[in-house]
Amino acid sequence: MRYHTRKIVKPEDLNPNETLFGGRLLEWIDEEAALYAVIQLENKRVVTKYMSEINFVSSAVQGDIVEIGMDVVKFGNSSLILKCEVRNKLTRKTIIKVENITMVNLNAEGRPSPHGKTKIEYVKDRLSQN
Ligand SMILES: CC(=O)SCCNC(=O)CCNC(=O)[C@H](O)C(C)(C)COP(=O)(O)OP(=O)(O)OC[C@H]1O[C@@H](n2cnc3c(N)ncnc32)[C@H](O)[C@@H]1OP(=O)(O)O
Repeated sequence: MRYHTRKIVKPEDLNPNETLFGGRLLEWIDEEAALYAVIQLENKRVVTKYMSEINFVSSAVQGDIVEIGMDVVKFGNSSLILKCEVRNKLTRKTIIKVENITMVNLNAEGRPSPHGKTKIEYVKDRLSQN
């Protein structure tokens, strides 16, 4: 799993228990999954179709630095199935795991469309091929 984005937990990210609000964490995960899928599929028209059971393993508090990891579970026909782990950057303690985030590649009409991808690609390799 590669950890791409880091976030610092700010006062506005806290719930009444003064730990990281679950909804904020899910927002960060959804954005990260969308970014990951847009880059992998080379298409901005990608939407979240499905997110599996989420498991809040531990919490984070104000000032914690968290990092968001993504990995590919499967390249489907129009779908890209991802899994995600968010952990504390400094202690490596897991905060949340999501085993299946299904993103769907759309065409200009907003319908599912084959993306033609079969493996993870890196932007630097794409650029060196030009
Ligand atoms: C980044 C964001 O937050 S986006 C905003 C939130 N998301 C949305 O608004 C999406 C709203 N949903 C939709 O527009 C539609 O459901 C669509 C276009 C995504 C999919 O439409 P469907 O008619 O279900 O498409 P279809 O049945 O052809 O399936 C498309 C793919 O999704 C997969 N899929 C469909 N339903 C599910 C499901 N419940 N769980 C997991 N995968 C699913 C299919 O297996 C298929 O994958 P494949 O092509 O790799 O085999």
